[in-house]
Amino acid sequence: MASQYETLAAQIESLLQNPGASAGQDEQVLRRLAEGGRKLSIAFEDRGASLRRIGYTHFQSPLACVGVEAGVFAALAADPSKTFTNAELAEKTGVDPKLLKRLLRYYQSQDMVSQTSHDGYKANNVTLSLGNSDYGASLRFFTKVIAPAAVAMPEFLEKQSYRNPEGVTPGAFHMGHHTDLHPFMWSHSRPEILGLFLPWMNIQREGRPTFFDVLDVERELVQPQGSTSSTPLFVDIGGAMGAQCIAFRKRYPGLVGRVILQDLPQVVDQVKASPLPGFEKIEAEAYDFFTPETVKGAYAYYLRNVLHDWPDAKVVEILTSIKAGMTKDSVVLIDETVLSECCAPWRAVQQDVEMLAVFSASERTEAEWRKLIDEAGLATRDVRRYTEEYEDTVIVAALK
Ligand SMILES: C[S@@+](CC[C@H](N)C(=O)[O-])C[C@H]1O[C@@H](n2cnc3c(N)ncnc32)[C@H](O)[C@@H]1O
Repeated sequence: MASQYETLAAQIESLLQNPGASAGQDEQVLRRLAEGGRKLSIAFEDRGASLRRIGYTHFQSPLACVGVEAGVFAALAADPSKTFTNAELAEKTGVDPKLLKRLLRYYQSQDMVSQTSHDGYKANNVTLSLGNSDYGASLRFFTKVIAPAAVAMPEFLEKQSYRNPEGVTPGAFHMGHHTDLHPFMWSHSRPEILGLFLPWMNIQREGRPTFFDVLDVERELVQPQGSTSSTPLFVDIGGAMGAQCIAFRKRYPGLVGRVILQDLPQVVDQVKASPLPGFEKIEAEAYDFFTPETVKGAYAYYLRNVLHDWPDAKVVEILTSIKAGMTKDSVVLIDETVLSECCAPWRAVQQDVEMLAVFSASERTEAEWRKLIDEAGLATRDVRRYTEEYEDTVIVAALK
């Protein structure tokens, strides 16, 4: 009789034959399966396998970047039902067939593409992700901007004598990129890098719930007597291309009043030059959040993934700047990862080390957020989590 392990292995292999058949299954169950599978593969590693898995990780992002830049994933993704030969892909991409064969061998070993025969390659779910132009640009952003900072971390942290580098400059980013500039100044003054950063901002939360799912702005924040067309409703501070402003307008089409995007001038110029679809009834304003808030008396000042870029003292400064615009009816909505004290999930923690490497900043726990909000002279009114995997949470703060 088959052991429990054999039966389970056969079931997993059968699922892997046709992963697309999972469509329509309970999302929670699929998540448990994916996470269980990931943990199981690590739990069964011997020490050589652990070393190789961790020690060779640095090839993944650069080689995926090669596949994006050479158009390998895009070529496969353009016709997902077709099986391509090496020669066909070499012709489409211009990559030397001998090199392409080695790249494809690596990609299939990392499940970035599927190999169906000795000379047959097909797109899978990972290829479709990397073959998408915004996702490909995001991958290039990680490889070109984040990776050099990550690689500099051992030297940086040793120099720090392993003290938490709260706001320290030069940080790992500066060492990795050989620059004195703040990461935002460095990236925003390079159009080619800004052109990779903004697509990443647009797609970073695609398919995830949003804070609107746990907080009804219309019912909970806007005064029932209503507002006029000049009332500021929602100010998205550091809102990049304004995806959340657009989401706000879509969610509350009947709400009368202003929706305003604020960001640095280079970003606002981009927004004005090529606005995202749906940006029509939204204002875009260049604003530096280290200066007093220029929009007075809005119902909601919203910051998503903004404060995590900054060390504690700067977060207090930013919140203090926003206070200059607030009235007793205003709230600040801080939409950030709120890390669990125990067993925080990998997607959330990954972002914390990214903040460490790039900004000498961090993701924070609820206690840490409450302390900072209090230091800025605001009161935490509510904390609502809306995803488990990323620990996405909206914190509602108001004047004390
Ligand atoms: C990590 S991005 C978050 C973007 C957006 N809120 C989102 O969730 O997609 C941080 C944003 O803060 C902006 N930013 C950085 N420094 C700023 C400053 N001093 N004043 C205003 N915006 C700033 C950046 O240009 C960037 O768009």
